[in-house]
Amino acid sequence: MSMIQVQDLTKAYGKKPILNKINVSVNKGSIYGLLGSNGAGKTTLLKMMAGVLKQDKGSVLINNQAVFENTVNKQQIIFIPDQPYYFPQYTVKQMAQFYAATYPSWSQERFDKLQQVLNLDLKSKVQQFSKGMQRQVSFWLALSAMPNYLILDEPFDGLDAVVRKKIKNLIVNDVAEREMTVIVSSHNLREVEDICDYIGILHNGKFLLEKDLDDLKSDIHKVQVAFKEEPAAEFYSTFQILHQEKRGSVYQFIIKGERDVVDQAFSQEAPLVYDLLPLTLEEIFVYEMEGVGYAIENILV
Ligand SMILES: Nc1ncnc2c1ncn2[C@@H]1O[C@H](COP(=O)(O)OP(=O)(O)OP(=O)(O)O)[C@@H](O)[C@H]1O
Repeated sequence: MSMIQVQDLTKAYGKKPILNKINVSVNKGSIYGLLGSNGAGKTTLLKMMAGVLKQDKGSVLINNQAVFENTVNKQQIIFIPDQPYYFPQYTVKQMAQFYAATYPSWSQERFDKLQQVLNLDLKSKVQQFSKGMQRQVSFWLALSAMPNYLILDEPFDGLDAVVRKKIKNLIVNDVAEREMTVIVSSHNLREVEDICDYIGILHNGKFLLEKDLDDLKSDIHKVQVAFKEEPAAEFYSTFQILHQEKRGSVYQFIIKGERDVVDQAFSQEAPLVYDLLPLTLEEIFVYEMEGVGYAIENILV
C-alpha cells in the first residue's frame, strides 16, 4: 500500500524551474532513498513532502490527504532538515518537553531508553553541542515522538561511523517493528544503500531512475566467460546485455535477466570458463545509467 503519493509535482523558484511533474510513491514500512547531486532539488522535494513548502502544481498525499498545512497529518510526520533547528538556550530536556507537547504519540519511555544508547547530557544546551551531537539530538527527539513518517535531509552528514551505525539500526528497527515509513535524501549512494528498499535518482527536475533494490540485486549479474567456440548471434538475444568487454579470450558481460536463464544459456555453450558474480549496487547503477545514456558518477563517489 502506498502511503506517500506524490503526483505531477512541479516547483519553480521565481522563474527557475526546480522540479517538473515528479511522481513518487512510498510504501508503508519502507525506506526510500532520494539521491541526486548538489542542487538537484532533493531538499525542495522533501520540504513539499513534509508539508512545509507549497508546490506550484501537482499533489502530495499522505494517508490520502493533502499534506500542506494539514495539522493532523503533521503530527505523524517528522522532518529533520539538513540543519536542525533548536530554540536558543533550550536544554535537551526542554526540547523534549516541547516535542512531548507537540506530538501526541511522544513516548517518554522511548526517550529515556535512547538516552542510554546515545549517551548525551539532558541538561546541556543543545546549541552548545557539536554539529554531530546536535544531529544525534534531532534523531533522539524524532524517534521518541514515534512518527509514522520520518523525512530526513542528508541525515548522516557529520556523524561518526559508530553513531551512524547506531542511528541506522534505530531507524531500521522502527521500520520493522511499527512500520514507520522513511524518506532519506543523500548525494551519495553508498551512504544509504544499506538501509533503503527503494532508490530514486533526481536529475534536472525529473527522476532518472527509480528502483526496488531487491529486484535490482537479483536481476543483474556479471559474467566472466571463455568459449571454446564463439556462440551464434542468436545466443545474445536470450537476455539483455548492458555492457561487454573482452580481455584476451575472456569476455565480461553485465547481463540483465533471471539467474537460472543466464546459467542455462551459458551452460549450453559448454564454456571453458564460466563465473557469475554479484554486482555492487554502485556497479548496477553505473551500468543501468549507461543503458539510458546518462552519467551519474557524482553520486557514486
Ligand atoms: N528559497 C530558494 N529560493 C531560490 N532558489 C532556491 C531556494 N531554495 C533552493 N533554491 C534552488 O533550487 C535548487 C535546488 O535546491 P535544493 O536545496 O532543493 O537541492 P538539493 O538537491 O537539496 O541540493 P544539496 O544536495 O546541495 O542540498 C538549487 O539550484 C537552489 O539554488
